Amino acid sequence: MDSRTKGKTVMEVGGDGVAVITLINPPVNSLSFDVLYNLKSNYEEALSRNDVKAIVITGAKGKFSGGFDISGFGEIQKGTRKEPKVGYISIDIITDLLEAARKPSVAAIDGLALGGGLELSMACHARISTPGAQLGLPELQLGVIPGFGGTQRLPRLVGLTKALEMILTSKPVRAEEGHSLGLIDAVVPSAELLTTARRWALDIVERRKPWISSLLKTDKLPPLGEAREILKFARGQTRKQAPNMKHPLMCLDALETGIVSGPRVGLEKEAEVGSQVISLDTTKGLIHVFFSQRGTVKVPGVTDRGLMPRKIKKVAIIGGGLMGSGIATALILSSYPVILKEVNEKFLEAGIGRVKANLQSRVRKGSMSKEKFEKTMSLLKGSLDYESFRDVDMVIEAVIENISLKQQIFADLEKYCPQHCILASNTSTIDLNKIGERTKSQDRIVGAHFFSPAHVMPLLEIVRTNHTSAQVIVDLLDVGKKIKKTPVVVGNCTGFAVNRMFFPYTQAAMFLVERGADPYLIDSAVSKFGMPMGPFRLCDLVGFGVAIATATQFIENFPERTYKSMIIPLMQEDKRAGEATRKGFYLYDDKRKAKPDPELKKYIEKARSISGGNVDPKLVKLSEKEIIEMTFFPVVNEACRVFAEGIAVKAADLDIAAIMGMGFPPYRGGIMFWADSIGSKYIYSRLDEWSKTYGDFFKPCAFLAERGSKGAPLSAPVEQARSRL
Ligand SMILES: CCCCCCCCCCC[C@H](O)CC(=O)SCCNC(=O)CCNC(=O)[C@H](O)C(C)(C)COP(=O)(O)OP(=O)(O)OC[C@H]1O[C@@H](n2cnc3c(N)ncnc32)[C@H](O)[C@@H]1OP(=O)(O)O
Ligand SMILES: NC(=O)c1ccc[n+]([C@@H]2O[C@H](COP(=O)([O-])OP(=O)(O)OC[C@H]3O[C@@H](n4cnc5c(N)ncnc54)[C@H](O)[C@@H]3O)[C@@H](O)[C@H]2O)c1
Repeated sequence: MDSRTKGKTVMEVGGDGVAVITLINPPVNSLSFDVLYNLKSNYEEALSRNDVKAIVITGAKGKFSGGFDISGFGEIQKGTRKEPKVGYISIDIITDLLEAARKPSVAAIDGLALGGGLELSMACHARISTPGAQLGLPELQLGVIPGFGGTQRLPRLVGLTKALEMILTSKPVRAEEGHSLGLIDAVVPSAELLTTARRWALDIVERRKPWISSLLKTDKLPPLGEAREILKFARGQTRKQAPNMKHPLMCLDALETGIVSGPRVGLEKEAEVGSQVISLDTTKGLIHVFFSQRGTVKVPGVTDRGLMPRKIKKVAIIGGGLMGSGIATALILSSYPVILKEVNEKFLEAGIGRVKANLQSRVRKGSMSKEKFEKTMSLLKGSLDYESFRDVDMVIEAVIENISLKQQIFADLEKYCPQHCILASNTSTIDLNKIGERTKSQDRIVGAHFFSPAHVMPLLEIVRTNHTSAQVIVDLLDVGKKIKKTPVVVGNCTGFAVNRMFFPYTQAAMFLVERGADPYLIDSAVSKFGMPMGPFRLCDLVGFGVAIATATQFIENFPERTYKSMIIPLMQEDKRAGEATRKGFYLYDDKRKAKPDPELKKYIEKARSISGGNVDPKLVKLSEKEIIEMTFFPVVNEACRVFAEGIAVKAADLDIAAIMGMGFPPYRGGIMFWADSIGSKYIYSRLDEWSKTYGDFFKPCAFLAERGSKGAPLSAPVEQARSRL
C-alpha cells in the first residue's frame, strides 16, 4: 500500500463468475476516500467484464466496515481535503453505480457494519451476516448524519419506527435481530459466509432469489399521515433530549423528505444536509471527542515501551461503603474475583448488600438474568482481616478520606500482600506520596480514582506518582479497559485533574450568590449550557459532608486561589446537608423532586456578612452568557494550571476528564477544546478584569496569561512543562 494512501480494496474474480471485493483498511476497514474511490474502480471493472456475473463485497480480517473514515471529516473541516461534489459518493457511486447496476451485489458481513459500512451493505441487493455482528448507524453520536443513503434505506428495510430508534440512539443491533427486522437476509457461521454470499449473488442472477433495491422498497413504510405523526413525535423528543444540537433535527429533515417526496429527493436532501453538518461546532466537538477518548490509553513513556499487561486474577477492596461497593460491582461484572474487606460484620453485610442491590437493579430492568446474578455474586467474598490478601494481584483502598487511616492501611498491605501486588487508592484528593509514606512500595502505589456511582460512571482517573512503575500503569489501563472504563492517566497532586477542575466551578457559583446572583438562575443557565445539573443541585446530590471535606483539602493546598464561602457550612450546622437530608440548596419531596427554598436567602445573607462582601448590582443581573463565563472560565484557568504542571499530558485528556468526570457537554468538545473555540485572549481578558474587581480567585495563571497575550491555543502541547509525572 502506498504510504500516502489510506486503505485499499482488492477484487478477485472466481471461476463461478463472482467478483469478490474486499475492503482493506485496518483496524476496522473504515471507508477512506481511497477505499471508496478504489471500490468505484472495482465496480466499473466488474461491470464491464464479461466473466463477472455478480459481485460480493466483504471486509478483511473479520470486520466488514466501521464506516466512513472519521478522520476524513477532520480533513474537510481543516480544509486539508477538498469536499467531493455533494452527493458524489452517496448518489453517483453508491446508488447509481452500485445499487442500480445491471449485476447484483451481496454484502458478506462479518463482525461489524457501522455507519457508512452498513449503508454500503444496504445498497447491495442482499446482506448475509455472521452471528453476533454489530449493525448500526451511530453517526449522530459523531455529530454527522448517515450520509451514504442510510436515512433513506434503513426505514425502507426495517420500518420507520425502528429506523428512527436505531439512528436517534446510535445503538447497533446484532445480526440475529437484524435478521428478524429484515435488514439481514441470512445469518451463517463465519466459515460459510463467503460461499453463501457468492451462491446468493448467483441465485439473484438466476432469479432464484429476489433482486431487491432497498431504495425502491415501500412495504415497510407507514402511510404518509402516520409517518408524519411518528416524525413529529421524534422531533419533539429530539428537541427535548438534545436541545443544543442541530444535526439530529437536520437528519430527521432528510428522512422526512424521502418519505414525503420519494427516495431520490431524499438522497439529495441527505447529501445537502450531510455536507452542512460537517462545519457545525458541535460536530467538530464530537469528532474531537471520538479521537481524544481513544487517545487516553496512549501514554508517552508508558504505553510505547512494549510492556504487556500482567494478568490480574484476584482483586481486594478495602471499604464496602458507597465507592468500595460500586468498584466491587464493576469488577465482578467483568468477571474479576473480589474480596471485600470491612471493619465489622455489620458493615461487611451492608457493603455486600450494596453490591447485591446494584446487580438486582439490573435484574429488575431485565438487563441481567437471575442465573447471571447468582454467578456474578459468587465472585464476591467478604473478609474482616488481611489473611485472604496473600494471593491478590491488586488492592483498591476505598475507606473514608482520612490520611492517617490510609497510611496505616498501606503499611499493613505491604506486610500481607504479595510483592507484585498493585496497591491502589481511590482517594479523591489526598497526595498519594503521603498515603504511601510508611511503605517501601512506592513503585506499586497508584491512584485508581473512580467516580460515583463507580459501576456506572465511565471515567477512571489513574494517578501516578514520580515513583509509580510504568508496568503498574499498563496493568491498570488493562483493568480499566476490561471493566469498560475510559482511563485518563494523570499526575499526583491534590484533587488530581477532575476535582481540581470541579472545585473552581462550585466555588465560582458560591461567590456569585454571595454577591447577589440567584442560585436557581445559575443552575438553570448551567443546565441549559448542557451540564447534567447546575452546581447547587450537584452539591445537594453529593452531600455537604463530601463538599466540606473536599473544600478543606483545597483550602489547605491552594489557599491563594480559594474562595472561602460559609454557605454550605452554615446549612450543615442546621442539619441541612443536601438531598440525603431532603434539604440543601433545594427542598426535596418524597420522590426526591427538587424545588427552590425561599429560606436559602437567610444562609446566603449570613455567609455574605461573614465574608464581608457586598451585593454587586452587576452580578445580580447577570445574563446567562455571563453566568457561564463566570463559572467556567475559572475551570479553564485551573485546567491550564493542570496542563502546564504536566498533571495531564495532553489537553485532550482534560477534555475527556471534564466530559466523563464532570458531565461537561461532549458536543462542546471538552473544556480545553471549548476554551479554544472561544479564544484564549478573550478568556484571559475576562479573568484578568474580574480578578482586579473581585480578587485572586479569578486571577489568570501564568500559562493562560502567556497564551492569552498571544491569542495562542490553550490546547497546543506544553513544550517544557514542569512535569510532575
Ligand atoms: C459532500 C459532503 C462532504 C463529503 C464527505 C463525505 C461524505 C460523508 C458521509 C458520511 C457517511 C457515513 O454515514 C458517516 C460514517 O460512517 S461516520 C462513522 C460511523 N462509524 C462509527 O461511528 C464507528 C466508530 N467506531 C467505533 O464505534 C469503534 O471504533 C468500533 C468500530 C466499534 C471498534 O471498537 P473497538 O474494537 O473498541 O476499537 P476502538 O474504538 O479502539 O477503535 C480502534 C481503532 O480504529 C479507529 N476507528 C474506529 N472506527 C473508525 C472510523 N470509522 N474511522 C476512522 N478510524 C476509526 C479508532 O480511532 C482506533 O484507532 P487507534 O487504534 O489509532 O486509536
Ligand atoms: N463519595 C464519592 O463520591 C467519592 C468519589 C470518589 C472517590 N471517593 C473516595 O473514596 C473513598 C471512600 O469514600 P466513600 O464515599 O465510599 O466512603 P464511605 O464512608 O461510604 O465508605 C467508607 C467505608 O470504609 C470502611 N472502612 C473504614 N476503615 C476501614 C478499614 N480499616 N478496613 C476496611 N474498611 C474500612 C467504612 O466502614 C465504610 O464502610 C474516600 O477516599 C473518598 O474520598 C469518594
